[in-house]
Amino acid sequence: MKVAIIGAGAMGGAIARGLISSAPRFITSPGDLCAANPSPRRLAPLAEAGASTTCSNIEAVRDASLVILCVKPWLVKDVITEIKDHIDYSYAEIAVVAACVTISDLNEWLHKESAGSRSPSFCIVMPNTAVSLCKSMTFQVNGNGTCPLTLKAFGQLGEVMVIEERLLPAATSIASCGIAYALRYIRAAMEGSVELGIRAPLAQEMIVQTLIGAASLLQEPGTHPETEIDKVTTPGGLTIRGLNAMEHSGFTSAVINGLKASTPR
Ligand SMILES: NC(=O)C1=CN([C@@H]2O[C@H](COP(=O)(O)OP(=O)(O)OC[C@H]3O[C@@H](n4cnc5c(N)ncnc54)[C@H](O)[C@@H]3O)[C@@H](O)[C@H]2O)C=CC1
Ligand SMILES: O=C(O)[C@@H]1CCC=N1
Repeated sequence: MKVAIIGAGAMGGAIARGLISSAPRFITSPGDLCAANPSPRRLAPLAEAGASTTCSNIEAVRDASLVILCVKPWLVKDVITEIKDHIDYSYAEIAVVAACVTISDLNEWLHKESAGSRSPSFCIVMPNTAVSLCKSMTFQVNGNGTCPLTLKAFGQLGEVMVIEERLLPAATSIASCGIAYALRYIRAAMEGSVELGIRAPLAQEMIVQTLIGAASLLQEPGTHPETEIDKVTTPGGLTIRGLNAMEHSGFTSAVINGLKASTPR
């Protein structure tokens, strides 16, 4: 089964690396993947990993069963116009990875006279950059049909939730932009650690393992963060002093404002 990735930048490249590393579970071998990008520089590492690569979007989508479109949002319409006549709507699925693009936009852009009234199977997919390590939180909004190939592909790359379109802007902010927010916390904690006399690389190791532990505690069913925070917070002890100092500096408000700012209304 051929999978085409159009746009091999941060996200397309990460998806390609994730699919290659999870072979043979979705693609049988790296050669099943064809990545297209105008600049060959982006394609070189994927070619080295065994994927087929091309600078022609049309060549990439020909005979593909799954087309994953990973270009910047303002290029989606033009790229669809370029490739749609070369995609066989009778069997191919199209997954569009782009913020601020709607199902209604895609319905209009994917329409082609030659397909008569046939609509292709398509969806919007919103992963995060952890797809490269198969640890993404990905959202899928189906436009037409259930898009089982897309679900299976991204299922190899982490967790997938099929959601309603109205939830997508918030979900994008929480999990796709959210990777950057979580990393910014780590950077802030590293800066604090350096001020406390700990070298940055050692601090990073300490903080990353702490966050893995914190996230793992919440994977127990029904656990709420505050329940775990309570277990750490000795009355009159150290943790509550730190938590209160963070709140006096607006920690919770800063996070809420950040999430709202990256949720288009
Ligand atoms: N970077 C992220 O964490 C996330 C990005 N997204 C979405 O993924 C999409 C891609 O974003 P990034 O990968 O971050 O951008 P990027 O700029 O890193 O990658 C886009 C790639 O598309 C290529 N490109 C430009 N014009 C093209 C064309 N006509 N045909 C084929 N390829 C072309 C560029 O050379 C570049 O390699 C965007 O729509 C974005 O909203 C969604 C979730 C997370
Ligand atoms: O910043 C952005 O617009 C993209 C979409 C979600 C994550 N990165």
